[in-house]
Amino acid sequence: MTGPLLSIRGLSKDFQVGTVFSRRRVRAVNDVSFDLPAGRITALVGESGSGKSTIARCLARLEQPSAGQVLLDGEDILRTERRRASRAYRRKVQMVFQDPFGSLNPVHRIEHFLTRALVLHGRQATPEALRELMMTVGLTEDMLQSYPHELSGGQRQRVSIARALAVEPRLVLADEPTSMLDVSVRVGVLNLMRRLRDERNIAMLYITHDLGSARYLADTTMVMFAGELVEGGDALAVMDAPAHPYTRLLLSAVPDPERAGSYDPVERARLREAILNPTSCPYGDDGTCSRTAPVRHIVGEDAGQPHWVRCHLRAPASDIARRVLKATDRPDGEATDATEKAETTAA
Ligand SMILES: Nc1ncnc2c1ncn2[C@@H]1O[C@H](COP(=O)(O)OP(=O)(O)OP(=O)(O)O)[C@@H](O)[C@H]1O
Repeated sequence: MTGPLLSIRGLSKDFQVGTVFSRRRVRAVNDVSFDLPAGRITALVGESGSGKSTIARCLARLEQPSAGQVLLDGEDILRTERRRASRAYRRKVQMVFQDPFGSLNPVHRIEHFLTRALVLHGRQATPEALRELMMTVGLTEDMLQSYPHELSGGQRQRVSIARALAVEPRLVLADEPTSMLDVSVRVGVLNLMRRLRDERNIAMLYITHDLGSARYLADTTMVMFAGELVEGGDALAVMDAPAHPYTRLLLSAVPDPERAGSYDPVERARLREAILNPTSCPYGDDGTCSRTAPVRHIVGEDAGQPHWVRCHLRAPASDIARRVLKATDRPDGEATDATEKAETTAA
C-alpha cells in the first residue's frame, strides 16, 4: 500500500442555523481524522445527515472547515491556502456530484464541458484529448455533440467523471455518484471508478448510503454516525465482522436473502439502546475507554489495514443524533423514513 495522498486530522465543521433571534450552531462534523492513499477507494458510509457530504465539501473547499487540518502530500492546505483553494489544489482534487442532471448546464453540448475543464487547467482541448476522455469513461466520440438531455443518467454521470478526469486529478471525491441512476447502470459506473483506480492510481473517496456498493467497490470502509467516524478498516472486514453497534444497526436493515426474517426489531432496539445509552465497551481491556473522546480500539487487522472501532462508551454528541436514531424504528417494527431510505438504497 502507498502512503496517504491526502489526510485529514481533527476536522470539524459547524453551521449556524436558525433566525437572527434564535441563532445556534450545529456541529455537522466533529473531530474526524482519516487518510486517503493513492490507488485506493475509501468508502464513507452512513445514514442521511451523518455529515458525509460536509466532509467531501470541505475537502473540495466548497465549505471552510471550522477546525482541523487537510494535509495534501503532508502540507496543510488550510494554512497555506487559507481563504480558498488554489488552482493547483483544484486540479489535484476533483469532485463528482450526486446529480448528473443538475451538474451539467442543459444549454451546452458535452464537448463544451470537457473543453472548458481542459482549458481552465492549462491543457489543450485537441480532438484527440476529447476523444480519449470520452473513451476512458466508455462513451463514444459522437456524443461530444449531444446535449445533456439527449443522454441517459448513466451516460451523464460518465460525462461528469470525464470532466473531473480532464485535469488529471490525483483524488476524486464521489458523493453518491450512482444514487440517482437506474440500478441497471449503477454497476457500470462503479466498474469505471474501479478501473480508474487501477489504471491511473487515483485515490477516491466514495460517499454512499449503499452498504452493498461499498462492499463491492471499496478497499477501505469508514462508517459515520452523527458527525463522527465510528468504525473503519478493510471493506470486507467491516461488513462481515462489524464491531460497532451502529454499523450492526445499518447492516441489519440490509435485506439478506440467505437469512429470511433476518430483520429483527428486538435486536435493532437493543442496538439503538447500546448506541444511545452505552453502558459497557467490549474492547476496554487496555484501560483506554472514554465517554468524552472519540478513542479508537483496534479489533483486528485485515488485508494489511487495522480494523478499528470507536469506543462503545462514547454516546452520540448531539441531541439531533438521538432523535434521528430514535425515529429509525417504531415499536411495531414498521420502518420510518430513515430506515426505508437505508433499506432501499442498500437493496
Ligand atoms: N449549509 C448548511 N447549513 C446548515 N446546516 C447544514 C448545512 N449543510 C449541512 N448541514 C447539516 O449538517 C448535517 C450533516 O449534513 P450532510 O449533508 O453532510 O450529511 P450527509 O451524511 O451527507 O447526508 P445526505 O446523505 O442526506 O446528504 C445535517 O444535520 C445537515 O442538516
